[in-house]
This record gives sequence, C-alpha cells and structure tokens, in this order.
Amino acid sequence: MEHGIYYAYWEHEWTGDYIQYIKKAASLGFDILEIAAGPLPLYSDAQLLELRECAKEYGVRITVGYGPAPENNIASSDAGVRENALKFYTDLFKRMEKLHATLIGGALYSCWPVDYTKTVDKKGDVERGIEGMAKLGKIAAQCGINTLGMECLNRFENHVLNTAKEGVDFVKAVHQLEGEAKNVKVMLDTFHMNIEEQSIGEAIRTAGPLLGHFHTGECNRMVPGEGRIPWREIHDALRAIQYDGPIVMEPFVMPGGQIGQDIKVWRNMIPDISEKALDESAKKALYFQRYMLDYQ
Ligand SMILES: O=C(CO)[C@@H](O)[C@H](O)[C@H](O)CO
Ligand SMILES: [Mn+2]
Repeated sequence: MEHGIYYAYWEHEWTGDYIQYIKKAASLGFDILEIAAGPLPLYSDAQLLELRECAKEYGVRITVGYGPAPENNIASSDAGVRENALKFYTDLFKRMEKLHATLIGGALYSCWPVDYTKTVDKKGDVERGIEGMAKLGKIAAQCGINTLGMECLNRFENHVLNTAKEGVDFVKAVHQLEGEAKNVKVMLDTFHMNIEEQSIGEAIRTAGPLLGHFHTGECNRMVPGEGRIPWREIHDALRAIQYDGPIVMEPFVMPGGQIGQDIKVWRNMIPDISEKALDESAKKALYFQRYMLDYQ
C-alpha cells in the first residue's frame, strides 16, 4: 500500500515549498506527498514541470488536497459562484494533468470550513453538490484524474457529508446522473470518523468499493500511533473491502497562521515542535501506520 503525508504538518499557511517537501517525504520513506491545491493556479508551466520532475526523480507520488474557498463553492446557491467554481476547477484539473497528479480530495462538493453564522440549507447544498460533482467528475476524467475524494467531515467543519453512509448515497447519485463521473469517490478520515460514526469499521465497510482516498490522524489530529484511534479495527475493515488506494496521514500539531485557525489548533500538541522533532515523529508514525494498516 502507498503511504503519504500532508505537507501542512510542517506549515502554518496553505502554501509551501513543495519541492522541499517532496525531498523531505522521500527522505522519511513516504510514497506520497499530499499538497494543497490553493497555490497551484499561481504556478507557471515551468514550475509545474519542475515539481513533476522532482517528484519523479525522488520516487514520490503527488496527491492534492483542497478545502474550497467560498468563491469556489460548486454547490453555492448563487449561480455566479457556481460558474466561477467550474472555471476554477477546470483550470486546476489541467494543472494537475501537467503535474501527473491523478487524485484530489476534500470538501470539493462544497466549501471548507463552513461559515455557520449563516443558516444552513443542507438539502439544497446536497442537490447542487451532486449536480456540480457530476460536471467536475467528467471534466476531471478528461485530464486523467481517476479520483475525486468526497471527504466526509465532522459537523463543525461541514454539513453536507458527515458520515460514510451520506458519502455513499451522494457518490451513487453522482454516478447515476453522469456515467462519466465514476472517478467521484468516497473519502474517509479517521479524525472525522471518530466524531461522527457509530462504528469506524462499519463506516469503512459501508464505503466498500467506493472508497477512493483515506486520511489518518488521531482523535486530536496527532500523528497515528500517539492516541486512541482503533487501528486494528481499521486494518481489518480495510482488508475486508480490499482497499488498495492511498493512506495519507494528516497530522496537525502546532497553532498559528491560517492552518492553525482553520484546523483550530490553539496549543502545541507536542512539547518539541522543531523541524527535527516533527520529522522524527512523522517517520515513527509512518513505521506504525505501515505496521498497523498494511495487509496481505
Ligand atoms: O480533514 C480535513 C479538514 O479537517 C482535510 O482533509 C481538508 O479537507 C484539507 O486540509 C484541505 O486541504
Ligand atoms: Mn482529512
């Protein structure tokens, strides 16, 4: 199985020197580096090529994560915003094709984190989300993107998909609407499942063959192995459904910047947050994750 890490572990902003993080991921033994989509629209073709070649040289696969800004909400009740989102993703998918990146995950069906000072229209957001993802899936397929992970998030961050069951119903509705959008898949994250699911193992089994991407982290978003997430149960469920997609750890252990604000980290989660300590902790977590989750 391929194991990865989200670059944001080391950062305070939704951007960074991805070349440096490809090298770091490789040196720590990861197969995948997940990057944030946000900065990619500002990259020149030369920069995209440089990133692609660096990943190739270091044997690291690039996957993409995105917490959509409100103006890129494909399910907005405002038709102008939906139009803008369609343009944004169409351009992003072309950039991903240049990067040879075939997977993107997150709340692509909505925006993130949701502004709950406004009244929520769940039914409307789900319906417009299905229509939007049917369009995006088809466009992404033309760019060689085989996975658009519909991340099921906890209630405090989004209201559209909170459970694996909601994710499955949503994805099936997208497939029914657009046969060429089979790349729209369910994405689960152990941190969110811990809050919303009655059984984490059952949630994974519910997603079954529709599961396309998987994030890991402890209940408080520390690296895998430092908390009380039921890793054995997860192993058994992933084996039962024969999941062979990526497993990307997404730890957040430091406050500060937009990342600290969006993830709501208000304290150092570990005593030493030096780069060296973070690297060692990631390496140990990778060893733990391979040991716990790889199955025969
Ligand atoms: O789990 C989460 C958010 O809680 C992430 O996967 C998020 O969607 C991503 O950080 C956006 O880049
Ligand atoms: Mn996640």
